[in-house]
Amino acid sequence: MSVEIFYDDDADLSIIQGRKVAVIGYGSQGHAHALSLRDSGVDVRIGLPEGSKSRAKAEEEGLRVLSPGEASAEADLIMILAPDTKQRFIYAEDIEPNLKDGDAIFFGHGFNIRYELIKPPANVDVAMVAPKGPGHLVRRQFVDGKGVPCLIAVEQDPSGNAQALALAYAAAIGGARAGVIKTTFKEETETDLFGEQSVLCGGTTALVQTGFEVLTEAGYAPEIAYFEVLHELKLIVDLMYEGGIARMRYSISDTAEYGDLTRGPRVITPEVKESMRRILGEIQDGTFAREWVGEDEAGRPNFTKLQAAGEQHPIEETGRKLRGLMSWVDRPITETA
Ligand SMILES: NC(=O)C1=CN([C@@H]2O[C@H](COP(=O)(O)OP(=O)(O)OC[C@H]3O[C@@H](n4cnc5c(N)ncnc54)[C@H](OP(=O)(O)O)[C@@H]3O)[C@@H](O)[C@H]2O)C=CC1
Ligand SMILES: CC[C@](O)(C(C)=O)C(=O)O
Ligand SMILES: [Mg+2]
Ligand SMILES: [Mg+2]
Repeated sequence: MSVEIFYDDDADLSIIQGRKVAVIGYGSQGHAHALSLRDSGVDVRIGLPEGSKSRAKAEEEGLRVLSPGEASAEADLIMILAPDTKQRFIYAEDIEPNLKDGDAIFFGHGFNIRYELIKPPANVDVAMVAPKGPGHLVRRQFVDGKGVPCLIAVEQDPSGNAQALALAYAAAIGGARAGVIKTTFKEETETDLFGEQSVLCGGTTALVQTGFEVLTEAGYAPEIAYFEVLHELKLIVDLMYEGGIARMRYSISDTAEYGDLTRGPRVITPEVKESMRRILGEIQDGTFAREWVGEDEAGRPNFTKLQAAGEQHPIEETGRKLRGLMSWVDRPITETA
């Protein structure tokens, strides 16, 4: 199945420049969208509750910060960039009562629409602009004159203009410099959850921690294990990012390439592939979404326990020490890029 890919020349920035945009939330994605929209000449205000620790960061950037309800009332395009588990409450309390004919509700990820946690009325456009990268890099790439690819999707289109609006929004945050692909809320949600759970985050962190454990438990120095399984991973992935797996294999030794070809499938076995299929099934049938919403409602006991265990893993201590000696590596994450 071929996809449609759009670039800057396909987007009409004046469409988004003619709207009043409210960005609800000013975290990883929120700050990136808000600052880049503003830099692209868009009229932006931020919606955050009183007492939110993000308020000061947004105000330091000269952005106008209102309550989520006030920002939604003032705007005609509301981009919801609060945590997925909180969005349904913000929508019910602050957004829905302020919706007018012709307004648009935007999302950075399809979770709440795909799993029907939010059901917008028929008289508003519902669309998505989902960057395929962490928000702090979305902003950093924009500032550097580059862009992170985005997915766009339209769920409701009473205006008949929702796709052009989403494309203009994606262009305003730099996405159309890299490529904007049209998809659906269903496809974005399911592939995004699968990617972050199985490969990008869950798969990679488990692979790195396990490799570190195998080496250090066998008596090798933690510093050598860290460089081998974590630090060098970026350098290998950079080659894959630039030229695919083939370019990475061109650059490594033939000894490494033979080990890659023959041992890789012994690590990622058919059982691992079966496990990935089960994880995808739990995303498709809603099991993961119900579990995550329930975990959040219960105060996140399991999340907090696992998060703390991850922070205590010995690889973190070794990494802190080594990164401290490489000033160019330990770049602080900021909301200003
Ligand atoms: N992180 C990423 O790079 C990516 C995220 N996404 C999607 O973007 C969305 C936002 O995620 P992310 O940027 O990670 O979120 P973060 O957790 O980084 O930030 C959430 C923001 O929402 C604010 N917030 C919390 N409660 C409320 C509320 N009741 N009303 C208004 N604002 C509130 C937080 O403020 P406070 O400081 O007070 O907590 C914070 O500013 C999600 O849908 C996510 O799936 C999509 C692609 C990548
Ligand atoms: C990979 C994680 C992500 O999907 C992202 C940065 O794209 C997220 O939800 O944060
Ligand atoms: Mg993602
Ligand atoms: Mg995600």
